[in-house]
Amino acid sequence: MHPFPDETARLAEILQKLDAALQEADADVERIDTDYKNAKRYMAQYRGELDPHEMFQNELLLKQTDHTGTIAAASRDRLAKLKDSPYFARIDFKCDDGEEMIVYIGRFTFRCRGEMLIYDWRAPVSGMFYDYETGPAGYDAPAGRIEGYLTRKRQFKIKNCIMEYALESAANIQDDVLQKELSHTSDEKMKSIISTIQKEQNKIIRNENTGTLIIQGAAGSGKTSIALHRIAFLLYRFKDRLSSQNVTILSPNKVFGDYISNVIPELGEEPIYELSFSDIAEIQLEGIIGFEEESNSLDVPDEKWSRRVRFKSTLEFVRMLDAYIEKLNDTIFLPSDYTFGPFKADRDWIAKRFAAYGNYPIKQRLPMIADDICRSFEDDNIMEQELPQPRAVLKSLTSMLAVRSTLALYKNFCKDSGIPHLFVMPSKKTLEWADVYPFLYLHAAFEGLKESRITRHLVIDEMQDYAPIQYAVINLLFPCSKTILGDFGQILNPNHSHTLDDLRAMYEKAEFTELNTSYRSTWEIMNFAKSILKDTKIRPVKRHGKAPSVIFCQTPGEELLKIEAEIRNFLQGRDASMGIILKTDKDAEALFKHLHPTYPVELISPHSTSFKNGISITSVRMSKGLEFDAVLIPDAGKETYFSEYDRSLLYIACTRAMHSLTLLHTKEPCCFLPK
Ligand SMILES: Nc1ncnc2c1ncn2[C@@H]1O[C@H](COP(=O)(O)OP(=O)(O)OP(=O)(O)O)[C@@H](O)[C@H]1O
Repeated sequence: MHPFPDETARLAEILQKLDAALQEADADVERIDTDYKNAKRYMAQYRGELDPHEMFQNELLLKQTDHTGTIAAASRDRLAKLKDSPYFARIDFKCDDGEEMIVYIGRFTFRCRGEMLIYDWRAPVSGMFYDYETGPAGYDAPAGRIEGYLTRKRQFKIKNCIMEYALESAANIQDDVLQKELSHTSDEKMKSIISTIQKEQNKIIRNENTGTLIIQGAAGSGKTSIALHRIAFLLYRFKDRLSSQNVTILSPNKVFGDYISNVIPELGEEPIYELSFSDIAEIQLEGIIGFEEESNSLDVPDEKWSRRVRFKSTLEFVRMLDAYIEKLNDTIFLPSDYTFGPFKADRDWIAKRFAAYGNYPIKQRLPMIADDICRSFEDDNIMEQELPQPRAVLKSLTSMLAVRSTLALYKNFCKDSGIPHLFVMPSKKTLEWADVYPFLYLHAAFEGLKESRITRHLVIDEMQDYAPIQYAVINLLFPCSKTILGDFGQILNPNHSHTLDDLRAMYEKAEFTELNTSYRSTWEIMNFAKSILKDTKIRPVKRHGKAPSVIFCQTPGEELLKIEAEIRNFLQGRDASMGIILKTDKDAEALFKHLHPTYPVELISPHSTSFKNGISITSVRMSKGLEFDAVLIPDAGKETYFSEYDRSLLYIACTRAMHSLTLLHTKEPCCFLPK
């Protein structure tokens, strides 16, 4: 029992009001549904008899009813969600002008008969809960800054309409609640953190900057959570100009996409469209050229291939392409005089027109010049003679191009830049992954990309995994504000040599923040993982648990027995998820084949599309962004993790663990591990 009987009474009262509101909302939805069905039936019945005007009126009415129905259903769903857990905090605020407010904060606003009973966590006044302890406080209301004093702060956990706890703001209550939240076993999907958002996180979530924001955050610092909460905040703050359809998330793979897919709907917003870099390439290159998917660099031990990837992953490479594109204006189009009977457009004039359309991709300029030529011939055509068709003019202009296709252009670029050996096609009409984005960049300059202006905010997660050239293309495709987040301590690709500074150089005007407190793992796990990295600013959150164990096995056979023992342990215990993380996708698949179907294990491979609780066997690459109650890392010896990149891989693997971490090795232990 908690010490605040007044809060129990208040909860009962709110639940009652929510119940009534929910009933009303249910009735509304039902009524609108009946109206809709009736209108539809009426139209079907009298289709032939209604005059067009009446038909049109009815169709409009139907559309409106449908729209009202959608809004009513959304509002009912929100009320149903609120009923389960109406609010998580209360703040009492005394404004400097003497007015006193008691503010209950929950997932959504709840107003009843004109009275504000629950404030949305995103409302300006709610911000004080995250930003201030009791004492002087203030917030930015629509009408201007309001200063005052927070006299009380309470936190609640209400689940299934029952108050599990209530705490009053003596020192550190926020810490207690955070500890409680973090110590739970994992959920199948990422969940919202509105009741425990930390001050430094809140600053990012509520950042209204309309430009680009770059967040470098340690493993488990809540970057992904924050990015998703920021989307929900922006949708609330700018609801008149931004809707879910206007936001896109670029995420590394479908499993991760599935894992994070619940957060936004949980916060009451429509799901957000998710894309991967590969999806974008597929859309852009359809009918032009094929490409090989990105392969795990660790599975392709070919030094020449690595060299190609490495070269194309630098910022200098983008600069080379930029310089080449800059020169294209003078080199790609070699005009000659165009004549048709007595009519003539001379080469200098054509060249000037070509330059005048300099803002357009090269090939798009040609039809414009063809039109210009035809128009000028028409003006001169006093004798009304036969004139050429624009299509014929275009054909002649096209023949003045030094190259005809982006592929030829790309080959030319490689030749001109002295790197023809760095372009290899794995098969006919197929690009290597490392060539896909450079190709698209040139394609943008030569033919133009398929653009859509619908996205007004783009979120890029795992920023460290993408090469500068990928950003260069993204900037062309999405010229909107961006939230870019990731961790340069978690670099996956040994052939990517770009740095955080390179990324920041590409977004000179972007705001930059760092998050160093890590919330996911226990203090023991995070300290262990931290010592794998050379220098890091990570601060583990003080939540204690078992120390990680590093276990030596005499033989691979013994290691396998140990893995099976760990699996049985997990199956008997109370944890919800266990990740068995191997270095490569191939290793993961081999272990999966060995254990399946004797044990209930799932393989997360690059082809997987969803994430489930239970036991997952996967590679470091595929485990990115995910988390498990328990993590087991087999083959954690010196022979597996030895290079500087392996250091980062091992760090990624260890930081997937929330509560327990075990590493196995058969030969010498890996030298990055703490002694
Ligand atoms: N303020 C918070 N309150 C409660 N839980 C939090 C908070 N911040 C982060 N977490 C939890 O910490 C875990 C890690 O969060 P998240 O996955 O967003 O971190 P990340 O920085 O993207 O991690 P990584 O880079 O390692 O994938 C999640 O379980 C998240 O719910």
